[in-house]
Amino acid sequence: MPDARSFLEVIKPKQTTLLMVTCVVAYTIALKLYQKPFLPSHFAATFTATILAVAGTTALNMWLDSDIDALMCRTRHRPVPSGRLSPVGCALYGLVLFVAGFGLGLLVNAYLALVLLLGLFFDIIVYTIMLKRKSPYSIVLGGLAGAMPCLAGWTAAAGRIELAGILAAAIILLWIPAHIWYLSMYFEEDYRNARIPMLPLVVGMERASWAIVLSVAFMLVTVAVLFFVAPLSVLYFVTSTAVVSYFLYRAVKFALSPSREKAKQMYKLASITLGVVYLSMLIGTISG
Ligand code: HEM
Ligand SMILES: CC(C)=CCC/C(C)=C/CC/C(C)=C/COP(=O)(O)OP(=O)(O)O
Repeated sequence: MPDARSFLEVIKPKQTTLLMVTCVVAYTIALKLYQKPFLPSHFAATFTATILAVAGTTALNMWLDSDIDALMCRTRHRPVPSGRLSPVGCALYGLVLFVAGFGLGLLVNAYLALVLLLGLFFDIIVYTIMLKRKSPYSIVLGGLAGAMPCLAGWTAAAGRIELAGILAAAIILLWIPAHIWYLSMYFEEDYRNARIPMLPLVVGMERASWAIVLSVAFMLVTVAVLFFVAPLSVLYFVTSTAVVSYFLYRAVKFALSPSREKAKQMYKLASITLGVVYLSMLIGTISG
């Protein structure tokens, strides 16, 4: 019988937590923008639907990737490759979670359910099945999955999507290259053994690093423009532009002299950067 820890591990708690931060913050901004009241039951239904769908999608990704996970030092101890959870058990677990989230999402509104479905589509069909094992640009299209929890929160609260919501999601899209390509530089041997063609392995660390610099530069512009189209305080503008400017400075410095060891630090700094940007959005909305 698999232990409870296995069921937690296959939903990548740290990743799911930051994904849910983007969902909650987008929900809060949209409520403020449309001057809608905060209804605890509506928020609880939205949060529960989204976290179930995200967790289910992640478990399905773990099931489908269990063969290549067994080839990587970083992932070989995961529940499925290590035999603590059967592939069928992981697949069923993921399916039940996603269907429950999607069903609850339908009760909130059709937009939310559609966005949750798009998250599953871009993560499982586009990224995991179609691109991850074939294309160095897998995370560019696959990254759209990562923007869906943000759009889920926005559309659940607003019942529609428009520029501010799209910009909030774009911040995540522009962040994903730093999130993954620095990680793949550090775990280069792992990705080579598993034959996953992440961009740094195909074009080299230096060229991939400059692609990340370009992406972070656009991320900086996006966090600044969001200030002018969403109900956010100056605190958001100052904090988010400062933290992304620092990240951009570090990304340029890394690109000038890339190394595996420094890539791990940049990977960790990337998560902190996105976390601070989104938390400054939250504080900027509540205090604004
Ligand atoms: C195509 C999109 C994405 C891919 C391919 C991806 C992939 C990964 C990988 C490979 C890891 C390392 C996991 C491990 O070693 O156990 C990871 C960790 C993580 N991901 Fe993602 N991710 C994506 C999108 C996102 C998004 C959109 C967010 C948040 C908004 C996110 C947040 C995190 C966090 C917080 C961690 C843990 C970081 C740490 O250990 O310090 N990811 N992700
Ligand atoms: C609304 C909704 C359902 C959204 C989905 C959000 C979500 C789970 C985004 C994560 C994207 C992703 C492809 C992660 C797995 O990467 P990987 O397989 O490269 O990671 P790994 O190597 O650590 O397994």
